Amino acid sequence: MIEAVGLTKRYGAKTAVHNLSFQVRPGTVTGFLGPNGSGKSTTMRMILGLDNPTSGHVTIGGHPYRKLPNAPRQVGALLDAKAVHGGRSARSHLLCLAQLSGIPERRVDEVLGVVGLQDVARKRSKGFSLGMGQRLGIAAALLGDPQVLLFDEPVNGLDPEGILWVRNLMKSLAAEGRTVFVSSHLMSEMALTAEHLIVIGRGQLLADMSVRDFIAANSADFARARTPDAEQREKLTAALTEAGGQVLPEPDGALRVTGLPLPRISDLAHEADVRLWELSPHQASLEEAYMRMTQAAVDYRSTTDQREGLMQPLPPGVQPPMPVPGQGQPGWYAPPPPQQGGQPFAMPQPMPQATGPYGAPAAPSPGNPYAAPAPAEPATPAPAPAPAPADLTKPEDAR
Ligand SMILES: Nc1ncnc2c1ncn2[C@@H]1O[C@H](COP(=O)(O)OP(=O)(O)OP(=O)(O)O)[C@@H](O)[C@H]1O
Repeated sequence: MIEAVGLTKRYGAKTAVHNLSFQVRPGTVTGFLGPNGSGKSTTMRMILGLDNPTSGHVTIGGHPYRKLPNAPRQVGALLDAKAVHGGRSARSHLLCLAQLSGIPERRVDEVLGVVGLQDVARKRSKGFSLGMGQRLGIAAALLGDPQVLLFDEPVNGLDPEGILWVRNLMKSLAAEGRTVFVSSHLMSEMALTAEHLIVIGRGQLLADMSVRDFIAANSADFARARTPDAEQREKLTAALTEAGGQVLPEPDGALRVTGLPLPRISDLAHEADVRLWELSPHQASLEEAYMRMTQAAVDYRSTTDQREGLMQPLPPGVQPPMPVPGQGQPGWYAPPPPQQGGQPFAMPQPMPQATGPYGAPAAPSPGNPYAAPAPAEPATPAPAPAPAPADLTKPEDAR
Protein backbone atom coordinates (compact mmCIF):
# COMPACT_ATOMS: atom_id res chain seq x y z
CA MET A 1 0.00 0.00 0.00
CA ILE A 2 1.09 3.55 -0.72
CA GLU A 3 0.21 6.09 1.94
CA ALA A 4 0.68 9.85 1.69
CA VAL A 5 0.14 12.03 4.75
CA GLY A 6 0.07 15.82 4.51
CA LEU A 7 2.35 15.67 1.48
CA THR A 8 3.46 19.14 0.39
CA LYS A 9 6.02 20.21 -2.20
CA ARG A 10 7.03 23.76 -2.91
CA TYR A 11 9.43 24.90 -5.61
CA GLY A 12 10.33 28.41 -4.51
CA ALA A 13 7.10 30.38 -4.54
CA LYS A 14 5.27 27.65 -6.45
CA THR A 15 3.32 25.11 -4.40
CA ALA A 16 3.12 22.04 -6.64
CA VAL A 17 1.48 19.75 -4.04
CA HIS A 18 -0.37 20.93 -0.96
CA ASN A 19 -1.26 18.83 2.09
CA LEU A 20 -2.11 15.72 0.12
CA SER A 21 -3.25 12.66 2.07
CA PHE A 22 -4.41 9.44 0.42
CA GLN A 23 -3.92 5.69 0.33
CA VAL A 24 -3.46 3.47 -2.71
CA ARG A 25 -4.55 -0.04 -1.83
CA PRO A 26 -3.48 -3.35 -3.31
CA GLY A 27 -5.78 -5.45 -5.49
CA THR A 28 -7.28 -2.64 -7.56
CA VAL A 29 -6.11 -0.24 -10.22
CA THR A 30 -6.17 3.27 -8.77
CA GLY A 31 -6.33 6.08 -11.30
CA PHE A 32 -4.54 9.33 -10.57
CA LEU A 33 -6.24 12.21 -12.35
CA GLY A 34 -5.77 15.93 -12.51
CA PRO A 35 -5.41 18.73 -15.06
CA ASN A 36 -2.02 19.65 -16.52
CA GLY A 37 0.31 20.98 -13.86
CA SER A 38 -1.86 19.77 -10.97
CA GLY A 39 1.01 17.92 -9.30
CA LYS A 40 0.64 14.28 -10.37
CA SER A 41 4.23 13.75 -11.52
CA THR A 42 5.55 15.64 -8.51
CA THR A 43 3.55 13.34 -6.23
CA MET A 44 4.82 10.26 -8.04
CA ARG A 45 8.39 11.50 -7.78
CA MET A 46 7.98 11.99 -4.03
CA ILE A 47 6.53 8.48 -3.69
CA LEU A 48 9.64 7.17 -5.42
CA GLY A 49 12.06 9.22 -3.34
CA LEU A 50 13.15 11.27 -6.37
CA ASP A 51 11.95 14.49 -4.76
CA ASN A 52 11.86 15.34 -1.06
CA PRO A 53 8.57 16.64 0.32
CA THR A 54 8.70 20.13 1.80
CA SER A 55 6.50 18.70 4.54
CA GLY A 56 4.48 15.57 5.17
CA HIS A 57 5.57 12.10 4.14
CA VAL A 58 4.76 9.21 1.87
CA THR A 59 5.45 5.53 2.47
CA ILE A 60 5.23 2.28 0.57
CA GLY A 61 4.37 -0.69 2.75
CA GLY A 62 5.07 1.52 5.76
CA HIS A 63 8.57 2.64 4.66
CA PRO A 64 9.80 5.66 2.72
CA TYR A 65 11.01 4.46 -0.70
CA ARG A 66 14.65 5.17 0.10
CA LYS A 67 14.48 2.98 3.20
CA LEU A 68 12.94 0.00 1.41
CA PRO A 69 15.35 -2.93 1.24
CA ASN A 70 16.05 -3.66 -2.45
CA ALA A 71 13.39 -1.17 -3.57
CA PRO A 72 13.52 -2.08 -7.31
CA ARG A 73 12.34 -5.59 -6.42
CA GLN A 74 9.39 -4.14 -4.51
CA VAL A 75 8.42 -1.08 -6.53
CA GLY A 76 8.38 -0.65 -10.31
CA ALA A 77 7.70 2.64 -12.04
CA LEU A 78 7.29 4.22 -15.42
CA LEU A 79 7.77 7.94 -14.98
CA ASP A 80 9.55 9.23 -18.04
CA ALA A 81 9.90 6.75 -20.88
CA LYS A 82 12.49 8.98 -22.54
CA ALA A 83 14.90 8.59 -19.61
CA VAL A 84 16.90 5.94 -21.46
CA HIS A 85 20.45 6.08 -22.81
CA GLY A 86 19.67 6.22 -26.55
CA GLY A 87 22.92 4.52 -27.54
CA ARG A 88 22.02 1.38 -25.64
CA SER A 89 19.84 -1.37 -26.99
CA ALA A 90 16.57 -2.15 -25.23
CA ARG A 91 18.08 -5.35 -23.92
CA SER A 92 21.28 -3.80 -22.58
CA HIS A 93 19.28 -0.99 -20.94
CA LEU A 94 17.17 -3.56 -19.10
CA LEU A 95 20.22 -5.69 -18.37
CA CYS A 96 21.95 -2.75 -16.66
CA LEU A 97 18.88 -2.18 -14.50
CA ALA A 98 18.64 -5.88 -13.72
CA GLN A 99 22.30 -6.15 -12.70
CA LEU A 100 22.00 -3.14 -10.41
CA SER A 101 19.16 -4.86 -8.56
CA GLY A 102 20.43 -8.45 -8.59
CA ILE A 103 17.75 -9.57 -11.04
CA PRO A 104 18.68 -12.61 -13.18
CA GLU A 105 19.39 -12.04 -16.90
CA ARG A 106 16.62 -14.36 -18.04
CA ARG A 107 14.08 -11.94 -16.52
CA VAL A 108 15.21 -9.34 -19.06
CA ASP A 109 14.17 -11.59 -21.93
CA GLU A 110 10.94 -12.41 -20.15
CA VAL A 111 9.87 -8.77 -19.83
CA LEU A 112 10.97 -7.99 -23.38
CA GLY A 113 8.52 -10.67 -24.46
CA VAL A 114 5.79 -9.38 -22.17
CA VAL A 115 5.95 -5.90 -23.74
CA GLY A 116 6.37 -7.22 -27.28
CA LEU A 117 9.87 -5.83 -27.93
CA GLN A 118 11.66 -9.15 -28.36
CA ASP A 119 12.26 -8.57 -32.09
CA VAL A 120 13.91 -5.17 -31.54
CA ALA A 121 15.65 -6.08 -28.30
CA ARG A 122 19.10 -5.50 -29.76
CA LYS A 123 18.25 -2.25 -31.56
CA ARG A 124 19.38 1.06 -30.13
CA SER A 125 16.57 2.71 -28.24
CA LYS A 126 17.24 6.11 -29.79
CA GLY A 127 15.54 4.82 -32.94
CA PHE A 128 12.44 3.77 -31.01
CA SER A 129 9.05 5.32 -31.66
CA LEU A 130 7.12 6.94 -28.80
CA GLY A 131 5.08 3.76 -28.30
CA MET A 132 8.15 1.51 -28.36
CA GLY A 133 9.77 3.76 -25.74
CA GLN A 134 6.66 3.42 -23.58
CA ARG A 135 6.83 -0.37 -23.91
CA LEU A 136 10.48 -0.31 -22.86
CA GLY A 137 9.59 1.84 -19.85
CA ILE A 138 6.85 -0.61 -18.88
CA ALA A 139 9.31 -3.49 -19.25
CA ALA A 140 11.67 -1.72 -16.83
CA ALA A 141 8.82 -1.29 -14.34
CA LEU A 142 8.00 -5.00 -14.51
CA LEU A 143 11.61 -6.17 -14.26
CA GLY A 144 11.73 -6.86 -10.53
CA ASP A 145 8.24 -8.44 -10.50
CA PRO A 146 7.27 -5.80 -7.90
CA GLN A 147 4.20 -5.70 -5.70
CA VAL A 148 3.77 -1.95 -6.16
CA LEU A 149 3.64 -0.34 -9.60
CA LEU A 150 3.40 3.30 -10.60
CA PHE A 151 2.72 4.34 -14.18
CA ASP A 152 2.70 7.98 -15.27
CA GLU A 153 0.73 8.20 -18.53
CA PRO A 154 1.51 4.62 -19.62
CA VAL A 155 -0.61 4.69 -22.80
CA ASN A 156 1.00 7.87 -24.11
CA GLY A 157 1.85 7.20 -27.76
CA LEU A 158 0.55 3.64 -27.86
CA ASP A 159 -1.58 2.39 -30.73
CA PRO A 160 -5.07 0.97 -30.01
CA GLU A 161 -3.71 -2.55 -29.66
CA GLY A 162 -1.08 -1.24 -27.23
CA ILE A 163 -3.69 0.67 -25.22
CA LEU A 164 -5.80 -2.46 -24.87
CA TRP A 165 -2.72 -4.41 -23.86
CA VAL A 166 -1.81 -1.86 -21.14
CA ARG A 167 -5.39 -1.87 -19.88
CA ASN A 168 -5.38 -5.64 -19.53
CA LEU A 169 -1.89 -5.63 -18.04
CA MET A 170 -2.88 -3.13 -15.32
CA LYS A 171 -5.98 -5.08 -14.46
CA SER A 172 -4.19 -8.42 -14.34
CA LEU A 173 -1.42 -6.96 -12.15
CA ALA A 174 -4.06 -5.67 -9.74
CA ALA A 175 -5.96 -8.97 -9.87
CA GLU A 176 -2.75 -10.63 -8.65
CA GLY A 177 -3.03 -8.48 -5.52
CA ARG A 178 -0.53 -5.80 -6.50
CA THR A 179 -0.87 -2.09 -5.88
CA VAL A 180 -1.27 -0.33 -9.23
CA PHE A 181 -1.26 3.47 -9.35
CA VAL A 182 -1.67 4.96 -12.80
CA SER A 183 -2.06 8.51 -14.08
CA SER A 184 -3.75 9.30 -17.34
CA HIS A 185 -5.55 12.09 -19.15
CA LEU A 186 -7.57 9.61 -21.19
CA MET A 187 -10.83 9.47 -19.29
CA SER A 188 -12.47 6.81 -21.43
CA GLU A 189 -9.44 4.62 -20.83
CA MET A 190 -9.48 5.29 -17.10
CA ALA A 191 -13.15 4.39 -16.93
CA LEU A 192 -12.26 1.01 -18.38
CA THR A 193 -9.10 0.42 -16.35
CA ALA A 194 -9.43 1.89 -12.87
CA GLU A 195 -11.80 0.98 -10.07
CA HIS A 196 -10.71 3.71 -7.71
CA LEU A 197 -9.72 7.32 -8.36
CA ILE A 198 -7.61 9.93 -6.70
CA VAL A 199 -8.26 13.30 -8.30
CA ILE A 200 -6.16 16.38 -7.60
CA GLY A 201 -6.39 19.97 -8.76
CA ARG A 202 -3.72 22.62 -8.15
CA GLY A 203 -1.88 20.20 -5.91
CA GLN A 204 -4.83 19.50 -3.62
CA LEU A 205 -7.05 16.48 -3.19
CA LEU A 206 -10.39 16.87 -4.96
CA ALA A 207 -11.68 13.29 -4.70
CA ASP A 208 -10.68 9.88 -3.36
CA MET A 209 -13.42 7.41 -4.22
CA SER A 210 -14.51 4.62 -6.53
CA VAL A 211 -15.05 5.42 -10.20
CA ARG A 212 -18.72 4.59 -9.73
CA ASP A 213 -19.14 6.99 -6.80
CA PHE A 214 -17.12 9.67 -8.58
CA ILE A 215 -19.42 9.61 -11.59
CA ALA A 216 -22.52 9.52 -9.39
CA ALA A 217 -21.31 12.43 -7.25
CA ASN A 218 -20.12 14.66 -10.06
CA SER A 219 -22.70 14.26 -12.75
CA ALA A 220 -26.40 14.31 -13.07
CA ASP A 221 -27.86 11.42 -14.98
CA PHE A 222 -31.21 12.17 -16.50
CA ALA A 223 -33.92 10.81 -18.73
CA ARG A 224 -34.89 12.27 -22.07
CA ALA A 225 -38.56 12.24 -22.94
CA ARG A 226 -39.94 13.25 -26.29
CA THR A 227 -43.53 13.83 -27.28
CA PRO A 228 -45.08 14.28 -30.73
CA ASP A 229 -46.07 17.93 -30.22
CA ALA A 230 -45.89 20.97 -27.95
CA GLU A 231 -49.32 20.40 -26.43
CA GLN A 232 -48.41 16.94 -25.19
CA ARG A 233 -45.04 18.22 -24.04
CA GLU A 234 -46.78 20.76 -21.81
CA LYS A 235 -49.11 18.11 -20.41
CA LEU A 236 -46.18 15.85 -19.66
CA THR A 237 -44.17 18.66 -18.08
CA ALA A 238 -47.07 19.45 -15.75
CA ALA A 239 -47.56 15.80 -14.77
CA LEU A 240 -43.86 15.20 -14.13
CA THR A 241 -43.42 18.41 -12.15
CA GLU A 242 -46.46 17.63 -10.03
CA ALA A 243 -44.96 14.22 -9.27
CA GLY A 244 -41.76 15.86 -7.99
CA GLY A 245 -39.59 15.64 -11.09
CA GLN A 246 -37.47 18.44 -12.49
CA VAL A 247 -38.04 19.13 -16.16
CA LEU A 248 -35.87 21.19 -18.47
CA PRO A 249 -36.36 21.70 -22.21
CA GLU A 250 -33.65 20.30 -24.46
CA PRO A 251 -32.59 22.33 -27.52
CA ASP A 252 -34.17 19.76 -29.84
CA GLY A 253 -37.60 19.93 -28.19
CA ALA A 254 -37.21 16.89 -25.95
CA LEU A 255 -37.47 17.13 -22.16
CA ARG A 256 -34.62 16.47 -19.75
CA VAL A 257 -36.08 14.88 -16.64
CA THR A 258 -34.35 14.32 -13.32
CA GLY A 259 -35.69 13.12 -10.00
CA LEU A 260 -37.94 10.40 -11.39
CA PRO A 261 -37.10 6.87 -12.46
CA LEU A 262 -37.80 5.85 -16.03
CA PRO A 263 -40.79 3.55 -15.29
CA ARG A 264 -42.44 6.32 -13.27
CA ILE A 265 -42.05 8.78 -16.14
CA SER A 266 -43.63 6.22 -18.43
CA ASP A 267 -46.56 5.64 -16.04
CA LEU A 268 -47.14 9.36 -15.56
CA ALA A 269 -47.15 9.91 -19.32
CA HIS A 270 -49.64 7.08 -19.71
CA GLU A 271 -51.91 8.50 -16.98
CA ALA A 272 -51.75 11.96 -18.60
CA ASP A 273 -52.64 10.39 -21.96
CA VAL A 274 -49.37 11.58 -23.47
CA ARG A 275 -47.70 9.55 -26.20
CA LEU A 276 -43.92 9.18 -25.84
CA TRP A 277 -41.74 9.11 -28.91
CA GLU A 278 -38.65 8.70 -26.84
CA LEU A 279 -37.88 7.79 -23.27
CA SER A 280 -34.21 7.12 -22.84
CA PRO A 281 -31.62 7.11 -20.09
CA HIS A 282 -28.60 9.40 -20.30
CA GLN A 283 -25.75 8.11 -18.19
CA ALA A 284 -22.86 10.41 -17.48
CA SER A 285 -19.37 9.36 -18.47
CA LEU A 286 -16.25 9.62 -16.35
CA GLU A 287 -15.07 12.37 -18.67
CA GLU A 288 -18.23 14.39 -18.05
CA ALA A 289 -17.90 13.93 -14.28
CA TYR A 290 -14.20 14.76 -14.36
CA MET A 291 -14.72 17.95 -16.38
CA ARG A 292 -17.41 19.03 -13.99
CA MET A 293 -15.25 18.46 -10.94
CA THR A 294 -12.02 19.94 -12.22
CA GLN A 295 -13.32 22.89 -14.22
CA ALA A 296 -12.37 25.32 -11.45
CA ALA A 297 -8.89 23.83 -11.10
CA VAL A 298 -7.71 24.05 -14.71
CA ASP A 299 -4.65 26.27 -15.16
CA TYR A 300 -4.22 26.10 -18.90
CA ARG A 301 -7.19 26.94 -21.10
CA SER A 302 -7.08 27.43 -24.82
CA THR A 303 -8.58 30.41 -26.62
CA THR A 304 -10.23 30.43 -30.02
CA ASP A 305 -7.79 30.65 -32.91
CA GLN A 306 -8.82 33.94 -34.58
CA ARG A 307 -6.21 33.53 -37.32
CA GLU A 308 -6.03 37.29 -37.36
CA GLY A 309 -4.17 38.66 -40.32
CA LEU A 310 -3.58 35.23 -41.81
CA MET A 311 -6.23 35.43 -44.55
CA GLN A 312 -4.65 37.00 -47.61
CA PRO A 313 -7.06 39.21 -49.60
CA LEU A 314 -7.38 37.83 -53.11
CA PRO A 315 -6.41 40.09 -56.03
CA PRO A 316 -9.42 41.47 -57.90
CA GLY A 317 -10.95 38.94 -60.30
CA VAL A 318 -9.16 35.92 -58.80
CA GLN A 319 -11.44 33.10 -57.70
CA PRO A 320 -10.59 31.28 -54.47
CA PRO A 321 -9.86 27.54 -54.80
CA MET A 322 -12.99 25.44 -54.56
CA PRO A 323 -13.46 23.22 -51.53
CA VAL A 324 -13.12 19.51 -52.32
CA PRO A 325 -16.07 17.52 -50.93
CA GLY A 326 -14.94 15.64 -47.83
CA GLN A 327 -11.56 17.38 -47.75
CA GLY A 328 -12.48 20.96 -47.00
CA GLN A 329 -10.71 23.97 -48.39
CA PRO A 330 -7.48 23.23 -50.26
CA GLY A 331 -4.50 24.42 -48.32
CA TRP A 332 -6.41 24.60 -45.06
CA TYR A 333 -7.49 22.05 -42.52
CA ALA A 334 -10.79 20.26 -43.05
CA PRO A 335 -13.37 20.94 -40.36
CA PRO A 336 -15.49 18.00 -39.28
CA PRO A 337 -18.19 17.18 -41.82
CA PRO A 338 -21.83 17.71 -40.92
CA GLN A 339 -23.58 14.64 -39.53
CA GLN A 340 -24.74 12.47 -42.37
CA GLY A 341 -28.24 11.05 -42.13
CA GLY A 342 -28.15 12.33 -38.59
CA GLN A 343 -30.48 11.56 -35.73
CA PRO A 344 -33.14 14.18 -35.22
CA PHE A 345 -32.13 14.30 -31.59
CA ALA A 346 -29.11 13.35 -29.54
CA MET A 347 -28.84 9.75 -28.46
CA PRO A 348 -27.63 9.06 -24.92
CA GLN A 349 -24.00 8.10 -24.60
CA PRO A 350 -23.70 4.73 -22.88
CA MET A 351 -20.93 4.12 -20.36
CA PRO A 352 -18.02 2.51 -22.15
CA GLN A 353 -17.89 -1.21 -21.50
CA ALA A 354 -14.72 -3.22 -21.37
CA THR A 355 -14.37 -5.91 -23.97
CA GLY A 356 -11.84 -8.59 -24.67
CA PRO A 357 -10.35 -11.13 -22.33
CA TYR A 358 -10.81 -8.96 -19.24
CA GLY A 359 -14.26 -7.84 -20.32
CA ALA A 360 -15.94 -7.03 -17.00
CA PRO A 361 -17.12 -3.42 -16.96
CA ALA A 362 -14.89 -1.41 -14.64
CA ALA A 363 -17.37 1.28 -13.83
CA PRO A 364 -20.98 0.14 -13.79
CA SER A 365 -23.50 2.92 -13.64
CA PRO A 366 -25.03 3.86 -10.31
CA GLY A 367 -28.17 2.08 -9.13
CA ASN A 368 -30.96 4.58 -9.68
CA PRO A 369 -29.55 7.07 -12.10
CA TYR A 370 -32.58 9.34 -12.10
CA ALA A 371 -32.89 10.10 -8.45
CA ALA A 372 -30.40 12.98 -8.47
CA PRO A 373 -31.79 16.51 -8.33
CA ALA A 374 -31.64 18.59 -11.45
CA PRO A 375 -28.42 20.57 -11.81
CA ALA A 376 -28.65 24.35 -11.83
CA GLU A 377 -27.37 24.12 -15.36
CA PRO A 378 -27.29 21.07 -17.56
CA ALA A 379 -24.05 19.12 -17.06
CA THR A 380 -23.60 18.90 -20.79
CA PRO A 381 -26.09 20.19 -23.27
CA ALA A 382 -27.32 17.70 -25.81
CA PRO A 383 -24.64 17.46 -28.44
CA ALA A 384 -25.42 19.73 -31.35
CA PRO A 385 -24.84 18.47 -34.87
CA ALA A 386 -21.27 18.94 -36.00
CA PRO A 387 -20.81 22.38 -37.51
CA ALA A 388 -21.04 22.76 -41.23
CA PRO A 389 -17.70 23.46 -42.85
CA ALA A 390 -16.88 27.14 -42.57
CA ASP A 391 -17.04 29.02 -45.79
CA LEU A 392 -13.43 30.11 -45.98
CA THR A 393 -14.00 31.94 -49.20
CA LYS A 394 -15.74 34.69 -47.24
CA PRO A 395 -13.86 37.37 -45.40
CA GLU A 396 -13.40 36.58 -41.72
CA ASP A 397 -15.92 39.08 -40.44
CA ALA A 398 -18.64 37.60 -42.66
CA ARG A 399 -18.27 34.13 -41.07
N1 LIG B 1 11.45 20.99 -10.71
C1 LIG B 1 10.50 21.91 -10.69
N2 LIG B 1 10.77 23.19 -10.47
C2 LIG B 1 9.81 24.13 -10.43
N3 LIG B 1 8.50 23.88 -10.64
C3 LIG B 1 8.16 22.60 -10.87
C4 LIG B 1 9.12 21.56 -10.92
N4 LIG B 1 8.47 20.39 -11.15
C5 LIG B 1 7.16 20.72 -11.27
N5 LIG B 1 6.98 22.03 -11.10
C6 LIG B 1 5.69 22.74 -11.15
O1 LIG B 1 4.81 22.08 -10.27
C7 LIG B 1 3.51 22.02 -10.83
C8 LIG B 1 3.04 20.58 -10.92
O2 LIG B 1 3.78 19.93 -11.96
P1 LIG B 1 3.60 18.39 -12.28
O3 LIG B 1 4.55 18.05 -13.39
O4 LIG B 1 3.70 17.60 -11.04
O5 LIG B 1 2.09 18.35 -12.81
P2 LIG B 1 1.33 17.18 -13.56
O6 LIG B 1 0.00 17.07 -12.90
O7 LIG B 1 2.16 15.96 -13.61
O8 LIG B 1 1.15 17.81 -15.00
P3 LIG B 1 0.92 17.09 -16.44
O9 LIG B 1 -0.45 16.48 -16.39
O10 LIG B 1 0.98 18.25 -17.39
O11 LIG B 1 2.03 16.10 -16.61
C9 LIG B 1 3.59 22.72 -12.17
O12 LIG B 1 3.18 24.04 -12.02
C10 LIG B 1 5.05 22.67 -12.51
O13 LIG B 1 5.43 23.76 -13.30
